[in-house]
Amino acid sequence: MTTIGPIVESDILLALEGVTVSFDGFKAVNDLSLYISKGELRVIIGPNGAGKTTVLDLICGRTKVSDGSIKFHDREVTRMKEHEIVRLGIGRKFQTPSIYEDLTVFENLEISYPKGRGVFGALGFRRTAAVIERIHEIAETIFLKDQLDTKAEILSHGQKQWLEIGMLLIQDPELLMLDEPVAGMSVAERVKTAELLNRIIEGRAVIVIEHDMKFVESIAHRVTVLHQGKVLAEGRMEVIQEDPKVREVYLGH
Ligand SMILES: Nc1ncnc2c1ncn2[C@@H]1O[C@H](COP(=O)(O)OP(=O)(O)OP(=O)(O)O)[C@@H](O)[C@H]1O
Repeated sequence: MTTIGPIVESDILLALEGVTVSFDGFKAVNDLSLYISKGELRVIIGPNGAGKTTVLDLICGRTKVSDGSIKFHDREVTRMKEHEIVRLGIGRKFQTPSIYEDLTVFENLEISYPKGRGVFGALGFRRTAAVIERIHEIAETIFLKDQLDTKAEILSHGQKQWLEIGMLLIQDPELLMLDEPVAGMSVAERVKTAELLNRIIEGRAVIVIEHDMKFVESIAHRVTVLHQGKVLAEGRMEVIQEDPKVREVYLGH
């Protein structure tokens, strides 16, 4: 496992400070501060209802903060629309894969290729050699290079999850957020997903919400434990696992 030292301020890609969100007076996230560095794979764990998914919803602009600041590269994103946040370089994968079942793996990746950039935006989308090369590169990364012509509907559950990760990767996000990526996967698929995440971390940051502790051990650089909308503990997995507070509310059960 990779271990990282203290966070260096200049490396911070995403900074949440004093973030609170209230739903009818109930604070699902309560004065939360969280800093994610470039090249970091952060896992957020915690009991049901701790506020994990809500934190991702806040970062991607799906839910608006009641109070506090969220900065990506020093740009305040709390008032931006979801699509503007995507364009800044924040990609989000939800629990259920949202792929196009009736399209092939190739077509699913092609449809996700960013069209607003460079000459493509001005001239309309074309299947150029560069696009095809990029699709092949991504397909290899997500273990689907031999399935490029396969319709997505006949992929296994795990392969569908990888395809959706590929659809995000092709947009080259600087921050990728994944909500329970290995839920429902076989043991072999979980091992390959850990390999995939360790492979894609270069040049970006990844935030993963996960309940599978074996998987968390195999990927996490640093773990944040949420409880009642607050950070209960944060640090390396070995330390977190021994923390009595964490054992009491989560791991000990
Ligand atoms: N849109 C909403 N309106 C009202 N309450 C909400 C809303 N979204 C989340 N909540 C509440 O906020 C709390 C935190 O929910 P959240 O889904 O973020 O938890 P979680 O840690 O992701 O849990 P799980 O592990 O079960 O997915 C829960 O009590 C939930 O019911």
